[in-house]
Amino acid sequence: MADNSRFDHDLVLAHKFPETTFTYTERDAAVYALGVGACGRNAIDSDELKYVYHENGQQFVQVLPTFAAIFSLGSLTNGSMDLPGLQYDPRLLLHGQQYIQIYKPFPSSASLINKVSLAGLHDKGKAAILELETKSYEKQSGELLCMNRSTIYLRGAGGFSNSSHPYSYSNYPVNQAAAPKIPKSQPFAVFEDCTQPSQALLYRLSGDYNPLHSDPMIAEVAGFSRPILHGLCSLGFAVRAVIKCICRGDANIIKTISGRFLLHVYPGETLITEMWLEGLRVIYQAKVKERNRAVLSGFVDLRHMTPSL
Ligand SMILES: CCCCCCCCCCCCC/C=C/C(=O)SCCNC(=O)CCNC(=O)[C@H](O)C(C)(C)COP(=O)(O)OP(=O)(O)OC[C@H]1O[C@@H](n2cnc3c(N)ncnc32)[C@H](O)[C@@H]1OP(=O)(O)O
Repeated sequence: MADNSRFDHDLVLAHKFPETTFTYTERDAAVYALGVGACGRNAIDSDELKYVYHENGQQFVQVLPTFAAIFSLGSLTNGSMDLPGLQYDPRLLLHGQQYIQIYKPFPSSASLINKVSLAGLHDKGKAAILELETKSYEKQSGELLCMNRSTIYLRGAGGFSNSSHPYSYSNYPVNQAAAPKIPKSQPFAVFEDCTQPSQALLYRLSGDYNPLHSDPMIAEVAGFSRPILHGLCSLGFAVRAVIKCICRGDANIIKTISGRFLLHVYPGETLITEMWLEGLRVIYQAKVKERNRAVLSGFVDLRHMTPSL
């Protein structure tokens, strides 16, 4: 548990995050797409090649909707993992959940302004949960492109509540965080995809250089037998499965993405994504085939259904 004398929830809540700028190019979008497995099984798959290559030039490559999560990464830490009032061991940090709202398709390159705020802070006893919200605006037009809410699970940092009620603060509607109930029925679609042993080494080039994903010694301190995959990389695999099987390749119909990381994934493991349709909501669950364990679950909300479904 955290040293209560150094964990001050009022101080954490009062923190004002500085505005940051994030610029990406077509190359960043393509490296990201490869990092989440696009074209990993088939280099000429027309549903996926468009995220990596375009015959008329790189400025025409499309951008995967989960790339949104990359916009906020640098702005959350802004070069430092410290937050006044927050006491935790960064080696025990895990990504708990990601919630993304997309307002318009992303250009192949852009300069963005990120505005970060604290959306939640919870004492779970054995852990503290921190929720950070980032709104990303296109610098040139001032238009809001997307919103990310990242839930960070800080193992060993709980137990900071001053009263008998565990401390819990959040500033957004409950239904946005709720984990979906996985239906008992047969899934509408199932998609199997192998991550590569080098997957995390490739994915980290998109901006998450946490050594938990590359350094065997750090992974061991964190309680894993070897480096684990970034949660957002697994999310990228699962949402690619939804784009392929439900959106019929048209990622622009995705409005909202939500995912909860249930268990770590080791690079090289096979992900099986099961999908169920409930109106315009796709409920999904990803399992690791080798261990037959659910590792990720969530939902994807669509703007409209694909005509062929
Ligand atoms: C300037 C700011 C600095 C500080 C902030 C830094 C920001 C850093 C930004 C960068 C973030 C990205 C870093 C990326 C890291 C990774 O990618 S790590 C890899 C991906 N993640 C994982 O592999 C985690 C997989 N999940 C698990 O291992 C487990 O689910 C868990 C998270 C360890 C929790 O398991 P357990 O301890 O057994 O929890 P429970 O006992 O079941 O539940 C306790 C309560 O916690 C709630 N909860 C459980 N899991 C989650 C979750 N994934 N997300 C959110 N909340 C969770 C659960 O509901 C319980 O609450 P109550 O129901 O209220 O009791």
